[in-house]
Amino acid sequence: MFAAENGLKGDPRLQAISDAIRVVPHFPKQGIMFQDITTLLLDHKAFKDTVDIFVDRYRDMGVSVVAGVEARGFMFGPSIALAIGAKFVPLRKPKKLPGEVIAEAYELEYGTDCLEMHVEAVHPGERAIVIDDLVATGGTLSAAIRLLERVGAEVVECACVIGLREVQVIPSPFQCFPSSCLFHSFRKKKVCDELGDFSVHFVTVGDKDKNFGVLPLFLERQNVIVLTLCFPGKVGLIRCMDLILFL
Ligand SMILES: O=P(O)(O)OC[C@H]1O[C@H](OP(=O)(O)OP(=O)(O)O)[C@H](O)[C@@H]1O
Ligand SMILES: Nc1ncnc2[nH]cnc12
Repeated sequence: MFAAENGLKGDPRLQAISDAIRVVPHFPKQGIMFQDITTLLLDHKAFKDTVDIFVDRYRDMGVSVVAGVEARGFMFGPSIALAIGAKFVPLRKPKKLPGEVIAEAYELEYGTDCLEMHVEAVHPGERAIVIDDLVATGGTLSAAIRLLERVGAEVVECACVIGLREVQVIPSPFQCFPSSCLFHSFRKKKVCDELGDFSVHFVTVGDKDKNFGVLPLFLERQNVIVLTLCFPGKVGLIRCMDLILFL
């Protein structure tokens, strides 16, 4: 889904949301540009607009599960769940949930971690979305997807407020696609043939450089590809795990 196609391009709400997110250099480690959404939460209008953008997208998609990633997915997920008539399922860090859990480990931009989910919270065949504040490497969202798919849920999409454009640039076969070609291929839905057996999974409304767009993200097992339309029309491609690049 692209901003231009869902009416978000030029939407004044996006700039206000972006402006409300504080960027803190070198937190929690040297070199990390920390995207602090707590300042967004202080701005009632920007906070509500953020939730509304997701609600508008998901209210008619037959979603019965909103899974929120601890901790910052808890700040957006429950409001979205209430508004679209879905249940909220917390995906928590280890040893926080008292019932029977399944767990998935993952790597982070700055470390490793693990998510757990109550097994009885989601039933086979349920349609789920995953909510978090931010996608960086995609490791967290990939772990969330694995948890939901292990109990038989269908993960319709993942949605984040912020998509980071960062990390390493590593040569890959995908570099042979010029960005415009990739973009147009995607728009014509041919890109899936060219990239193999991927399915659309992710939507996000912004990135750390304040260039708001919407990210469809393709998954192949644990590998993740993000195709993003960024203002003013630049397209980026990220393949996570061992490969991250921008066109
Ligand atoms: O795309 P990724 O590289 O996986 O990173 C994204 C994750 O990192 C942050 O959480 P963090 O793990 O720092 O935990 P916190 O919310 O508890 O601080 C963020 O809220 C996402 O959940
Ligand atoms: N740069 C960043 N800012 C905030 N949260 C993050 N999680 C991973 N990278 C992050």
